[in-house]
Amino acid sequence: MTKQRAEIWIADDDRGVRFVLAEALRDAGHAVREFGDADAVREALQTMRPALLLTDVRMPGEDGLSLLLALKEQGVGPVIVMSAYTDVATTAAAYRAGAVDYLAKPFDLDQAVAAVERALIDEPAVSVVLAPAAPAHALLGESAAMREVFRLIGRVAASDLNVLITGETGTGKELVARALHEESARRSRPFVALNTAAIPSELLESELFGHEAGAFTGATRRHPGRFEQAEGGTLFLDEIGDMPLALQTRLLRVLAGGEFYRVGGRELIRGNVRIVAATHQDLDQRVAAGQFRADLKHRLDVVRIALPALRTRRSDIPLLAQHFMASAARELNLPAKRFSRAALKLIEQRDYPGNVRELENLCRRLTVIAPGVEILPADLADGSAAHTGHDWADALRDWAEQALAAGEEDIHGRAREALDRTLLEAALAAHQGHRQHAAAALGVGRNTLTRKLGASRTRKPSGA
Ligand SMILES: Nc1ncnc2c1ncn2[C@@H]1O[C@H](COP(=O)(O)OP(=O)(O)OP(=O)(O)O)[C@@H](O)[C@H]1O
Repeated sequence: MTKQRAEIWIADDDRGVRFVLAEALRDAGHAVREFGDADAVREALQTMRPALLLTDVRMPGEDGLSLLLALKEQGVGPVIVMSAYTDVATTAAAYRAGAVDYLAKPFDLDQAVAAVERALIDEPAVSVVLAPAAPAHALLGESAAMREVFRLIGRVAASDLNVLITGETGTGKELVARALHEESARRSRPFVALNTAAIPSELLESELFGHEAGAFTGATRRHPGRFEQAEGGTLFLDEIGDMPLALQTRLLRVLAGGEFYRVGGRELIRGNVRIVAATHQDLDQRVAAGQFRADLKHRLDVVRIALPALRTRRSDIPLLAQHFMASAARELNLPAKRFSRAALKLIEQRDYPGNVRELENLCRRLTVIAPGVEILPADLADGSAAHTGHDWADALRDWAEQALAAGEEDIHGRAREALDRTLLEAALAAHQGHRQHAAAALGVGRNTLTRKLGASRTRKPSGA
C-alpha cells in the first residue's frame, strides 16, 4: 500500500496570497491544498490531515486563531501563522502557544518555503495561536527591520534566555525589555529597571543586591536590592556597558550561581530573575578594550536584539508621529493636531540623533506651540530652531559656567555680541551678503541689522 503524500494546507481569504504561496511550494516539490476560510479547513479535517498548515489570522467567519485552537484539540500540526498584524502581542501569543513560525506579510516567498521546510524537518508539536491581548508596551513599527524585531521578541519572550538589547539612545530599548516581560510567563511578577550609568558606582552594589542594616554609613535599615525586588520577574539592566569592572565580576558570579549576598549580609539568597540588559555602546569593542568582561558578555548576550536607528527606517516615522501627536494631546489635555502632507514629508526626512524619543518630544512641542490644528512646514522650522537651540544652549551654559567660575566681567554683553555676530554672519552668508534679505531672513528690520552690524564690526577687534 502506498502512503499518500501529506499535503501542505494554506488557509487565507486572499486568493492572491494563496496562489503565489501555493505556486512557490509546488515549485519546491510539495503537494498543496488551498482553503479560503476556516470552515473549509474544518470540513477537510474530517477526512484527512495536513503535513502542515499555513494560516492567516484574520479571515471572514472564524478567524485563524480560533481555528488553531480547534486544531490543537485534534492534535494537528505543525502550524505556521501568517499575518499582516505583526504587533508583539500577536506574534508572542503565537509562539507562546507553540506556533512553529510566524510569517509577517508581505513575506518573501523563498523565506516562506524555507520556513515550511524547516517546520517539516523539525516536526514540532502542534502549534496554536491564542487571541492577542492588548499590548501594554505599544511598540509600533511597520518597517521590515521592526517586524523582524517583533518576531524576535515573540520568539524569545517565553523563554528564560538572557537578552541583550543594543541600539542608539531613544530607539526603544526599554520598551523592548518591557515587551519581553509582558509577553513572558513572568508578566504577573515585577519588572524592575535599573540604569547602571545613572547610579554612582559606590552605590550600585547595594542597589543591585541590597544591604543589611549597618552595612555602611547611612545604612540604617535592611534594604532589598533590585535582584530581590525582581524575584520571579525580569530585571532590566540599562546601560550595562557602563558597569564598573568590580561589579561586573560580582554580577557574573550571581548569574553563574543564581545566588548572592546582600551587602554586609551573611544569608545566601537564591534568586529567580530573568536578566535583560541594554547598551548603546559597542560591547564587543569594550571587551576588546578590557573595559567589559568577556565572560559576562557571553552570559548576557545569549540572544541579541539590535534596534535600528530611526533614520534607517523612515517608513515608520509617519505612524509614530501620528501616534505621538494623539498621545501628546491626551497627556497635555490639548486639542489633537495633525500633520499636513508637506509637514509629514519634512519630518520623514529628518535624521533624529535622539531617535524615537526625539520624535516624541518634537510631537509634544508641536502640540503645545503650533498655532493651528494642522501642522505646517513653517511650524516645523520653529520646532527645529527650538530643537537645535537646545544644543547651543547647552554649549552656552557650559561657557557661562566657566566664565562665571573664573569671575569674568561683562559676561552678558560678550554673549550677546557673539550671538548677534554669529546670526548676522550666517544670514549674510546665506544671502550672498544682501543685507535686506539677510535681515528679513532673521526676522529683524534692516536698520537693526545695520546697527548691529556696525556695532559688531566696531567691537570685533577689541572683543577678539
Ligand atoms: N517602536 C516604538 N513605538 C512606540 N514608542 C516608542 C518606540 N520606540 C521608542 N518609543 C518611545 O520612545 C521613548 C524612548 O524609548 P526608550 O526609553 O525605550 O529608549 P531607550 O533606547 O531605552 O533609550 P536610552 O538608551 O536613552 O535609555 C519612549 O517614550 C518610548 O515609549
